[in-house]
Amino acid sequence: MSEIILEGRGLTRRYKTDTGQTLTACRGVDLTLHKGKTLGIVGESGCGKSTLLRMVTQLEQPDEGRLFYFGKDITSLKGEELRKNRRHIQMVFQDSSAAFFPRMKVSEAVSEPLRNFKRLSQREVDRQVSKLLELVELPESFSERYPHSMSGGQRQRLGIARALALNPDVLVCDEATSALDVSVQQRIIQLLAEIQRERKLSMIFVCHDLALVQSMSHQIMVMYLGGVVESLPGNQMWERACHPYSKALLGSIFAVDMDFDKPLSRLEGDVPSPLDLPKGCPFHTRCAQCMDRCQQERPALRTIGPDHQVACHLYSNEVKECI
Ligand SMILES: Nc1ncnc2c1ncn2[C@@H]1O[C@H](COP(=O)(O)OP(=O)(O)OP(=O)(O)O)[C@@H](O)[C@H]1O
Repeated sequence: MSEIILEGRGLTRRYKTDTGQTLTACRGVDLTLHKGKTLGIVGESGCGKSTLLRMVTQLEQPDEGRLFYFGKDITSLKGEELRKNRRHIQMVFQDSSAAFFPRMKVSEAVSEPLRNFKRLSQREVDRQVSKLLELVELPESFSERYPHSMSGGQRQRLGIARALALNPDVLVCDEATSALDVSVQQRIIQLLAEIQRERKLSMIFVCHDLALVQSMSHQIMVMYLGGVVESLPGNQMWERACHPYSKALLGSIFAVDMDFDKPLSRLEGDVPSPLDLPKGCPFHTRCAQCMDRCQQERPALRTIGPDHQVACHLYSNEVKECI
């Protein structure tokens, strides 16, 4: 496996609610991102994906846990050091229209990070803007346009160009293609994959669409109620995912017409409130394979195969083949 770029250990984030309660949005999350690889993160709404990304991009500091960039602890960076480090980890957001000032032309939107971080002549800025637009396959003539006069897909390309302006090592995509229709989505995904290969870029890709995440991720983390319940190589998701929640997510995609040898459970009921977590395994209230132990004891994340961890009592006692 390639070099490790980014590592999170035990990342935990709590919020105080309006009623004075404490909500744990992310609990003890470990993550490892390798050079040139994509880490996909999936899970239902509210499971803590965006909170995790805010910690990874250093928009928020974890309450517990550490974040390492090329092995250096960057958890508590402040001021100028923090600002400088942020350029290495850039983000593409879901809502590209909200990411740009309406009065900023395309050329200004793309060049803003360059002007903030580098002392370049106007000629060099113009040259880099042209290269970035070309990279995301936007015509150079667009540089004089305003983002609001572009389509959603074009704006998302602009968001990618801007995020790549400082040549980051890590690109974090938070539902970056979710608002686009399927054909545009496919093209943006292809573009990201091409840029990744060309630049040896590492990516964290968060998306509700498990099929899409699976198609582009080298490793997938499945989150439930703030914690990781399973992590495994993307190309093994269909065959080897074994947490009942991961199987239920897969089942919800293929329930209609797919014929699987392996039984997939259906996802019933609502996610419990993160303010009132059930005792034991957080998933036990919805799990068709729930045992007594699951109601008492929270399962730890255990390694059950190469690059494969699962937090489930079905796999707690001994290394057990996926069923
Ligand atoms: N600033 C905040 N203050 C209080 N609670 C918060 C805050 N940010 C997030 N939360 C809560 O933390 C939990 C995780 O939220 P988060 O946005 O990380 O989930 P998510 O998986 O990204 O959801 P979605 O897919 O809907 O964006 C939720 O219960 C949310 O209400």
